[in-house]
Amino acid sequence: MTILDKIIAEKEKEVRTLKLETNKAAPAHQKSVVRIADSFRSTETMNIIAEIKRASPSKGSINLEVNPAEQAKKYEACGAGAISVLTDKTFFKGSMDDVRNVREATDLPILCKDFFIDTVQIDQAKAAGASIILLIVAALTPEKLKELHQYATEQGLEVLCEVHNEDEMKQAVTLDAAIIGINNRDLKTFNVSLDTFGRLASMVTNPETVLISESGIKTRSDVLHVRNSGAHGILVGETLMQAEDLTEQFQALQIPLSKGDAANAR
Ligand SMILES: O=C(O)c1ccccc1NCC(=O)[C@H](O)[C@H](O)COP(=O)(O)O
Repeated sequence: MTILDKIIAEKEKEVRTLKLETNKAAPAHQKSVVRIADSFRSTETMNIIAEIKRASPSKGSINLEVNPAEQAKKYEACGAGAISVLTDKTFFKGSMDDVRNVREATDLPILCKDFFIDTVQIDQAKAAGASIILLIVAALTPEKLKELHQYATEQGLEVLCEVHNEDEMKQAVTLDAAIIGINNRDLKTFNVSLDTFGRLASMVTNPETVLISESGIKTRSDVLHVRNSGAHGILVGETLMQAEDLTEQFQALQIPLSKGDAANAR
């Protein structure tokens, strides 16, 4: 059983409970925020989706003491283009309250980073103030992926469609996903290879598609590596959650998006 299988088994239990609680869901959040499918294609520097991540299956505890609202404000001050909030409790020690608190603290787009398998979770994420949800191709049948993608889109949410290999990328392309996240972390071994990004990004021919490189990004040269393979944005958790000097860390990762500015990037 892979870690993803274990997480999805837990989600199935959570969804059963959530369905009993649906009527207690808070009203949908009203703030209007920019859409990263548009904004990430018009910036001059690398877009950073900065993640609130207390713990993870691969690393254990990362930053258990974090105050998500305060951390989000710091990320915004440093120039983040969006905030990712890991809401899974069992494996990442997050919660949907983290999204609510971050929404109070910032008007930036918020990615609810959970393992979505049912529309009830999408309703919950929207009600908490998320503007983007994650759909992990490996966690869904093609039919479910299509259904949840359509449902989220109808709710006015953006979807980050996450892939790990060629087969999953073919599905994301067939879906015509506007934002595709290529996860550099192998969910079976937890090994990270930034070459995964370039390999899979080359399969995307639609110039409108926004490509995000996810996981294992630590240094300026990591960002250069994925930028040169076509990344519009990077999703960074651990490196930012453990940064001693967040401003300095952001400056290191914020390279120009255009290769023409390569001299400034080094
Ligand atoms: O991070 C993990 O160990 C993990 C394990 C299983 C499923 C998902 C996992 N992480 C979620 C993410 O996608 C990352 O938090 C995100 O890409 C940021 O990664 P990093 O910068 O390496 O913290």
